[in-house]
Amino acid sequence: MKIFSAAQVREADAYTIEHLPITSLQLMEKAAIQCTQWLETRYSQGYSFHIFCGAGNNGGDGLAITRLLRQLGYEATAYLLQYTDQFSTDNRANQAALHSQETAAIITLQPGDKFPALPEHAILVDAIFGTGMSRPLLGFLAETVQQLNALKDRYTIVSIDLPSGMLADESTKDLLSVQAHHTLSFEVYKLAFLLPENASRTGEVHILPIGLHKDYITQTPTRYELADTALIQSIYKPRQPFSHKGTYGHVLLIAGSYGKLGAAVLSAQACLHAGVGLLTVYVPEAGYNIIQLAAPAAMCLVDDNPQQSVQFHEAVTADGAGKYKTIAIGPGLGTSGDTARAFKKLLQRYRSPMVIDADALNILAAEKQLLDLVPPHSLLTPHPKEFERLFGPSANDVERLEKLAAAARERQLYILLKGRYTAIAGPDGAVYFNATGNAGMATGGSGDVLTGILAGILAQGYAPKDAMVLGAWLHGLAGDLGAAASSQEALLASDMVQYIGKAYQEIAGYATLQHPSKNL
Ligand SMILES: NC(=O)C1=CN([C@@H]2O[C@H](COP(=O)(O)OP(=O)(O)OC[C@H]3O[C@@H](n4cnc5c(N)ncnc54)[C@H](OP(=O)(O)O)[C@@H]3O)[C@@H](O)[C@H]2O)[C@@H](O)CC1
Ligand SMILES: Nc1ncnc2c1ncn2[C@@H]1O[C@H](COP(=O)(O)OP(=O)(O)O)[C@@H](O)[C@H]1O
Ligand SMILES: [K+]
Repeated sequence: MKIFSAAQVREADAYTIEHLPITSLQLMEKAAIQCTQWLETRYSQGYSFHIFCGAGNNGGDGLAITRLLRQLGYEATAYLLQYTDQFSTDNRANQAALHSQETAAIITLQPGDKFPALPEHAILVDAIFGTGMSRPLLGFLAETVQQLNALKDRYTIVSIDLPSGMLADESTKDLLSVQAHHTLSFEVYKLAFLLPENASRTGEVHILPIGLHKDYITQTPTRYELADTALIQSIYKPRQPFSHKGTYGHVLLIAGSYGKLGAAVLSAQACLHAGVGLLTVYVPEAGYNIIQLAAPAAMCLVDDNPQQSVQFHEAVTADGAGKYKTIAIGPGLGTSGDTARAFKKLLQRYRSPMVIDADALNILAAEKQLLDLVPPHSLLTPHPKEFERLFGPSANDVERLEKLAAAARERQLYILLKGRYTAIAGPDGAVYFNATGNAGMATGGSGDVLTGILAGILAQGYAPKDAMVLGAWLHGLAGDLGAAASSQEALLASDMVQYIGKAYQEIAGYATLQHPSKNL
């Protein structure tokens, strides 16, 4: 699913109005009907709705919603904020429609007016600004938003299209905005909804269809995309009947140190369940029995050092050629000087893309010139802290995304920045967000599972970007299935491994979802 900027959303509206037999006012009515239906299924007649409206088309939505709720028998009042007398045409039309229904339904709020008294079962609807938001909220508008936010522990706040004050595709981190419990937005995700810094402002986001023109949506290129089942289905390649273990690649996983061998176990198990042909795990001596018992399907190479691996570069022939299709390095590895030196030698020998995570990233961050040795098209999987250590701090989440895209482009790397909506950038500068996963995955070892999955998928012959998009989706889906079977709180990284199989089953089913005829 493409993520449109505010300007593109406006173009999509305009294109739809131009190419379909629908007026701008009718499109607004469709948006209002969708919102009203959402509110109606959620709140019984005992609730009253208090709808705060701006002077633009977002306010127009609010006025139309007020009228439609009243038609359904709800108590609903529109508060029209008098910060300007420049109303949009469709806003005026909806004021008139509401007036003709019942005059008392609109109350104007002037600067200095007392904030309206609210009954016990009230729902506050924020229709002040949407995608037209162009500057920080000041004066009367800022006061009104502050008053709404002060009520958020007593009343549910539902924002229309965007929490007012929030910009669709720029950071609003340091600006005032409504803090909604729910945001009802139209047709497409906005970048703002995917940023961690906005989590407490958007609440739950619900995307409602309003019938924007399909041609505009399919033909317009975007910088950002949110992965969906159609994208995953287009990437996923089912196993071939005449294949053999050589078909699916051999991974060398370099992971684990004394006290952190669990990381190696989780990565190894995940790599095997992800479908790799062959797996060799390289561990310090202390890990030999552990790996052989925990992952009997894997082979094991052992370092002479009992506690941390310091000679793993020797597992690869001096010219870097050899049997390993993919190398994954980092989970639980440790960052001692000898380990860092071995990593440098490995980077000098092995020039095919590798998966680099955790302590291997920390070694790169401590010795930044090593970044120049990373084979082009390698996959780096930092969490936000590791990303900051590698590429420097960012003032806000949008700046961090720009840094992510720039680093991937300049260094010809694939970088996966972990989070609720994991962001994936490649050398072409496009950014994909992952949609699966849940807060139960915020637990030690989840990242180690992801590393194993990515290596396992990459070794099977997927292109690096496809491996990242599919791997992140599979990982999050395994976490979702694991959490559904028990709970987010109880979810362990080892549960994610156990649910990789079920997650693949679900992904294989997307083909019938996208092409119903395949059911025949
Ligand atoms: N057919 C369609 O197009 C559909 C549109 N739809 C709905 O329309 C919404 C977009 O509507 P919109 O473009 O009118 O913008 P909106 O967010 O209402 O505000 C713009 C006004 O506010 C002003 N302004 C901005 N910031 C300000 C500030 N800080 N303080 C004070 N003023 C400020 C700004 O002034 P200006 O920047 O021009 O000076 C302008 O006058 C969209 O989110 C969706 O809800 C749906 O119905 C679907 C169909
Ligand atoms: N709230 C969340 N929602 C969705 N996914 C999450 C959430 N928290 C963590 N994850 C996922 O879990 C993994 C955590 O990785 P990481 O921070 O490296 O953990 P560790 O180092 O403990 O293994 C990432 O893939 C991340 O996207
Ligand atoms: K709004």
